[in-house]
Amino acid sequence: MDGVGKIERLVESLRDLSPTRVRSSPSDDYVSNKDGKRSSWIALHPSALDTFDKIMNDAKGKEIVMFLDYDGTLSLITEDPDRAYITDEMREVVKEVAKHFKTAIVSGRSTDKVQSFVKLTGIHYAGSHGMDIKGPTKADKSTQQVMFQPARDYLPMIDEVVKILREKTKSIPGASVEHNKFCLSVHFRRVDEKGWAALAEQVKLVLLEYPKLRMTQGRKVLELRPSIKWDKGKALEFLLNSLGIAESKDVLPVYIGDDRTDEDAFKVLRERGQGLGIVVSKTPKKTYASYSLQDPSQVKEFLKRLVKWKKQTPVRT
Ligand SMILES: O=P(O)(O)OC[C@H]1O[C@H](O[C@H]2O[C@H](CO)[C@@H](O)[C@H](O)[C@H]2O)[C@H](O)[C@@H](O)[C@@H]1O
Repeated sequence: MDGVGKIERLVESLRDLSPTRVRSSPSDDYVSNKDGKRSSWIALHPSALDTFDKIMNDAKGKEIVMFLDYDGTLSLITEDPDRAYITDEMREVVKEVAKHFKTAIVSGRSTDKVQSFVKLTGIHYAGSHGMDIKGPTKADKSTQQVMFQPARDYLPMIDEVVKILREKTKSIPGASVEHNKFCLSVHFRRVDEKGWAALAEQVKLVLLEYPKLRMTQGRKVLELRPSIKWDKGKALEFLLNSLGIAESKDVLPVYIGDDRTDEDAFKVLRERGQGLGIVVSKTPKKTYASYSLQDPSQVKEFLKRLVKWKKQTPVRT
């Protein structure tokens, strides 16, 4: 396939990731189950609210550990990525969750940025798609322990590529480049669809100059990150290990996320045969998650019920 063909294919996949896209084939909305019978997506990924009691029944006697994605999970998707604030109500719910369960926020954003939005102490943050893991800050905000930064050597390269891409995309109206410390995001949510190919081409050209970076796709965003074997799934495993609970059968990791990059974490849970992946999506999509929620307001409802359940559950002795 020539360069033009590759760009066209990339733009086509960008359209696929757009939630407003009308799918060309209804078969995309279904997946086959083991027997080859087609089942509706929701039957395979039931609502975590509708099945709450069953989920909690299975969780009995286990220590729940919460992993929460940020954008599209705790905050609504907004046109301007710098204004995707978490609501005060959601913040309060997450704070309550963190009082009762070990909690980590795992995001593609830089740890500093996601922390400045969430503004909660006492939880782990794993920004830059898990490449910047920091332990809980003390309530006085004096210290925060850096736990793991596997892509430190890439910092100068990411700085350089951010500058180059900002320059190369400045003539494309609506395009913006976000510096996420160990990775970067090229946003096209505010770019007219006619400009997507030009933007994708610039990103691809830069990528050719920097073969040590790789590209992933999110919701109207192209992300460049170090091509090291590290992702949100590895970050989840790292955190379970460092909390000293990775080997325990009595631990139930719950990961809630909406993006392609969250699939790495859902996959890890599937492979471990331990824990629950909950995908946040209004439309059916291929996922390793077991359950679903439609949007951040349902995430909030789920978290509230979780806290209520915990308060009513007798403490193990
Ligand atoms: O891992 P996440 O916390 O989900 O971060 C993934 C990307 O989220 C942000 O972009 C997305 O949300 C924006 C605000 O709602 C939206 O404008 C954008 O179109 C979405 O792709 C963030 O800005 C990116 O840097 C993250 O990589």
